[in-house]
Amino acid sequence: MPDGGPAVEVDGLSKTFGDVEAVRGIEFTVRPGEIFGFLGPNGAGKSTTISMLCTLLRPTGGRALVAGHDVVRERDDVRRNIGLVFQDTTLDGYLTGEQNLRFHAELYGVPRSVMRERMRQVLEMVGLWDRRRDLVQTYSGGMKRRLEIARGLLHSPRVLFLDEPTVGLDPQTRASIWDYIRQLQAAEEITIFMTTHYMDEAEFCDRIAIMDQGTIVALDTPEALKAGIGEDRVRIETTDDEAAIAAIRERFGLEAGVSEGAVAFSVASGEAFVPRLFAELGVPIRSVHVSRPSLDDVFMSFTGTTIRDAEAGAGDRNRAVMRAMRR
Ligand SMILES: Nc1ncnc2c1ncn2[C@@H]1O[C@H](COP(=O)(O)OP(=O)(O)OP(=O)(O)O)[C@@H](O)[C@H]1O
Repeated sequence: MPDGGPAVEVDGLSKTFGDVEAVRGIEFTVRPGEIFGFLGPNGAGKSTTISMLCTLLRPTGGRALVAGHDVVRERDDVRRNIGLVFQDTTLDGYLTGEQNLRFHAELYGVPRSVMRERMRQVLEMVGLWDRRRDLVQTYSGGMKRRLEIARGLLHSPRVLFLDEPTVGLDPQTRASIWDYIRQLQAAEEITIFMTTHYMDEAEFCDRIAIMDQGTIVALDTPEALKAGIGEDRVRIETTDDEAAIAAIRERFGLEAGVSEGAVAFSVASGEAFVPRLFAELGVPIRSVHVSRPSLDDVFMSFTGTTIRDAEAGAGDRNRAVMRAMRR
């Protein structure tokens, strides 16, 4: 990758399948070292986009550079510079963890002189060095996923594509996979391009792109996306709801209403507003609850669906990508 150049640069990229415009001239840039989250409902065009970036599908129009290389004209350079970790495992259960990695290293032409050291490095990073001689079929789901991540890293890629890296794992294993991802970002200066349907994980991304119907409908940091949704929601329990609603209108110029047994209203910077509320309302407050717009709200506002509803198609996507890889 040219020094300081983007890790991924997409310009007018499109893909049509017959009449279906799966990707409609999208444009975005991913900076080196960034954790970039790629979200969207079923059929949005995520897997088509990822497949083009990984050189598994040829674009119909536009162009994309990954690690500074063109995905069509410099396919081999792109492939050498990317690591892929998809949901469907491609590990061989009858081989040991170490054998799986060695096979991959040979496939990618990792020089023998550095292979041993590199293997140790990546296996230690994912906490599997002590289990390297065990057959993969004896590994837990989380261990297999960690081994896949180690394998994706073995040839020192500049950009690692992770598709739903923690789906189906227990919360503890998910947390430890995220520890590795952050370590990676720090230790390897690697760029991570990932999809997820877990909103708490999307929060860890430096920036998020939301795709819908073939276009990028939002792209920013999680904080900025949430801030763009608008105000915080404040709910208070009072001794006199009617008086509270009148006082909120009079003192603060805000419209409140009763919802689910509490007086509710929207205000910018809800937490900062709470002390004023206590000081100036003039009606005793029994409890107060402030909630921020979540990434779920962001997703909903851009796509009209919840991220959970969008989850169902993830398996199909992985199968499609795996099919493309085998071609
Ligand atoms: N090989 C193909 N032939 C025809 N149409 C396709 C093909 N691959 C994808 N499509 C269509 O392109 C559109 C985008 O699909 P894509 O799989 O990229 O979406 P996605 O965002 O990854 O969805 P999901 O989360 O459900 O996997 C859909 O309408 C899909 O039916």
